[in-house]
Amino acid sequence: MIEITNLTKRYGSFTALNDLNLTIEKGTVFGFVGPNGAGKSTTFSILATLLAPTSGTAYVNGYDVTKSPNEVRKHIGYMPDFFGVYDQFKVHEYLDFYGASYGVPSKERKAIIPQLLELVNLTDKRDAYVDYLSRGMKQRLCLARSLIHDPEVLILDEPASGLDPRARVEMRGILQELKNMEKTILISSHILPELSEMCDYLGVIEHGNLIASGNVNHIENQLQAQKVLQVSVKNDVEQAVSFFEDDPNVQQIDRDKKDELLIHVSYDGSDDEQIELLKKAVTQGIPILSFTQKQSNLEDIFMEITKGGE
Ligand SMILES: Nc1ncnc2c1ncn2[C@@H]1O[C@H](COP(=O)(O)OP(=O)(O)OP(=O)(O)O)[C@@H](O)[C@H]1O
Repeated sequence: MIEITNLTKRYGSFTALNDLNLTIEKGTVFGFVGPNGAGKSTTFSILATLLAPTSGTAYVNGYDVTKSPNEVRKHIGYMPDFFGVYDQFKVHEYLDFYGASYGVPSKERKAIIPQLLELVNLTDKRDAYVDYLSRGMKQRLCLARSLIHDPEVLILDEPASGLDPRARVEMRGILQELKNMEKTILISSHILPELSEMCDYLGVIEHGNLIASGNVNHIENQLQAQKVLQVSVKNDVEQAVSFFEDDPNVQQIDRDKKDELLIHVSYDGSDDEQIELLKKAVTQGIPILSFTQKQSNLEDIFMEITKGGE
């Protein structure tokens, strides 16, 4: 379990992370999404005990990251966004080296390394030099490295960055397996759909501020100021337009570019008011064929609110 309270990081007068509050329950997959420079790596580095916060606290499995860093490190596996590799090593030697650094006994290392290679689909690269691996393979090796001491919590900073679509799918499959193993996973990305598919909860961060958090539906509601109703009519679109224009909750009406009998109604009313609006339209004889609330595109909303990034 991770408990973050009023966590702040400043560099001089610049605030990289501003008063972050977050609780992540055991076994949860939490996605941290935000544009470049939002503060994702800063948060992860603090949790990984590599960076001291300016103020606030963060606990991992009950251990304070600043007061008990050694305990925290035993419980977390950290995959940084940039990682050095030791190219003189073969793949299995590399994992063995990291296992030894974590104090995993030799016998246990011998048992766990083949399992990890299997998990990250690198069994056939066991004797390859790390330097000769592709980027996707290196990233999977780095993930295996973060698992060598069987941590309960995984902190993965953009594990899919720079991967081609196929390698991304593979990475997602591996993360799914880790989720099935009931690891608590924190994962960051600046690509929202990538995270929304696999995470139980999401946090959207921008300029060091958490601007929304919760499950995907909750985030949509938090971020979406206005809903759009799509109304198609059998005929007489003008009658429909003037009917909807008269409703005080209607902000704007856009005609569809391709379908002249379809209109997009930007609507501010509650669900109950929306039901009344439809009843009234039918009563007044508007020839409605369909009346649907446009499925919000989370990516569009995200792009809109995080315009500009750095
Ligand atoms: N040592 C430092 N000194 C000054 N500013 C820093 C330092 N480290 C990070 N920053 C700034 O803090 C902000 C947050 O950086 P951070 O690396 O956490 O962003 P991020 O969300 O991980 O971005 P990215 O997706 O690009 O990795 C950025 O504006 C960055 O320039």
